[in-house]
Amino acid sequence: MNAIETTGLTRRFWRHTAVDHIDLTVPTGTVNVLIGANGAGKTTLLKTMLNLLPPSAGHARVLGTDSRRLAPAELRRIGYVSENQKPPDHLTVAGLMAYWRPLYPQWDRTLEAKLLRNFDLPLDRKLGQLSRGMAMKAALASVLAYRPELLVLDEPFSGLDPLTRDQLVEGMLDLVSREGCTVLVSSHEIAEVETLADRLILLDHGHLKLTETADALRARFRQVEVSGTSVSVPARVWQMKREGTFTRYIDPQFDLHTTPAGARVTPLPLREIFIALLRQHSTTRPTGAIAS
Ligand SMILES: Nc1ncnc2c1ncn2[C@@H]1O[C@H](COP(=O)(O)OP(=O)(O)OP(=O)(O)O)[C@@H](O)[C@H]1O
Repeated sequence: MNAIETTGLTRRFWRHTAVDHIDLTVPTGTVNVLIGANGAGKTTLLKTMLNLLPPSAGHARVLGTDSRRLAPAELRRIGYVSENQKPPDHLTVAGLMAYWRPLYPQWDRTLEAKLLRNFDLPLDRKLGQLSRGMAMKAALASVLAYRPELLVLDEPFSGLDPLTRDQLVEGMLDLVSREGCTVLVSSHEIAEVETLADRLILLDHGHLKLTETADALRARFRQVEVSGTSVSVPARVWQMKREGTFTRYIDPQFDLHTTPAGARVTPLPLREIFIALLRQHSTTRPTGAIAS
């Protein structure tokens, strides 16, 4: 069962195609991290998926319903937070919780209190007077408190201090492990999502370039260092540098049989795999495809 399925999902702004024929599945109960350079189309994809922006072509199914027909009953099962959302400035933090609470029968007041405490939010401060990070925390608390089945977060870490980022990751992991929640999160903060990601989705210029599990990525990527600067290396390798008396590269399809004898082979953390994918991709525009 998939929490999200898109078929040919496309969104144009006049003549610019921001999201181009995306066929994507997000399996239920997985944590998916959407990455891509600035302007790759991440925000547009998330909004188009949820029909916050109507698709120009194609369609999306969210929790089994065509996103154009998402009614309050389905929306209660989805939590969406974006850094671009404008909260109602006149409400206080406590007022925001009181405003949303009756709309969600499953709202968990104990969890709400815990989130507000952990996020150290001033309950009587008006939303319009919160800092950017505090406003993000208030928005996150107001969606985590109803334990959504699907959590869609657009750049949730932006503007948050490191402690709060950790608490947010903890809050998400708690939701995922206890409720089997599905998470789709776009982020440039790759260190933060290292512990979270089950699956990685890479967008480039509106195109879906890769969807793969974190385990598969960890299994196929290796940093390789070989003594000597004239060793022959497989053609598929990335970021090859011949420095001093060493040759170093990243192998995106590691295979011992085609690795030079005596090479030092090191697994890469997901964070470095993200960076390698983004860097590789930015050097192969506009048509380069990532080997997978
Ligand atoms: N309302 C709009 N009108 C015209 N063009 C838009 C609009 N919204 C987005 N775009 C364009 O669509 C493309 C994708 O934008 P989007 O905000 O989805 O990218 P992103 O990957 O979320 O970027 P970032 O990482 O910088 O937040 C960009 O070229 C952007 O200029």
